[in-house]
Amino acid sequence: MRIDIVSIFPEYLAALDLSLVGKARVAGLLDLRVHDLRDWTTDRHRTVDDTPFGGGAGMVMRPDVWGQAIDELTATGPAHLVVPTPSGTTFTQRTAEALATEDQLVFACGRYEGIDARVAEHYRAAGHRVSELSIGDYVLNGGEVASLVMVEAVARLLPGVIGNPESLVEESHGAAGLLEYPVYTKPPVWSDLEVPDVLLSGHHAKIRRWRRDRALEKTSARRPDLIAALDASTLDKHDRAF
Ligand SMILES: COc1cccc(COC(=O)c2cn[nH]c2)c1
Repeated sequence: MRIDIVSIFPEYLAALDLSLVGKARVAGLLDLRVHDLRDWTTDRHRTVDDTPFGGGAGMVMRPDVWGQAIDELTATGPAHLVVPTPSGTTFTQRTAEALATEDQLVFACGRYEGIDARVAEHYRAAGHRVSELSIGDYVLNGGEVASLVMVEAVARLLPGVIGNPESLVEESHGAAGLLEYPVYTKPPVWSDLEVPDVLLSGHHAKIRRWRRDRALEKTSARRPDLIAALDASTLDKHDRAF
């Protein structure tokens, strides 16, 4: 997979050189490129914004500069344009899974009051998939942090990036659609607190049941919306006790 990220603060994306994503890039599992939007400006001041039509506070990012950048970056084939924005549809694990199947993602990091609406309109009309996505109901100063979140969520799903793909199965929001059960490691007693006996029993069926019960309990308590979203087939009668 190729991922392009365009920003007026490309250094913000330096974190993607680290850890798992950094290793995936070195291993050739992920072709990730960060670009400075100002490289596509033509004026002496390298201007990327202007005042909003219709008035109002703040500045809007110009469509012509974004158009030059995205045209160049999508010249080699079909790309999915992702625009992080507070006004987007919610980015979830399901979104990450869908994005992880794409050949190329282009993240457009907005700043100021946002990007001229015609940019998304133009690329939809040109046949590209365009997703305006929100990582949560709050406002950041720009799309860079949201892009870091989404790139990490997507990259870890790519084959070979995570050492043990097994660990993707039982995590929160995984296939079962539940929050993850509590985890424990050595020492068996810490701060006068013990590890639940069942986990030391070696009885794998009981451990599986205990873990599912804790996951259901936690999900019912913290995210009843996820329980409601589960289709009936995944909950057996024992599960319904929560
Ligand atoms: C593209 O237009 C804008 C305008 C304002 C801020 C941003 C940055 O994104 C966010 O703030 C965000 C993303 N998910 N939740 C919050 C983009």
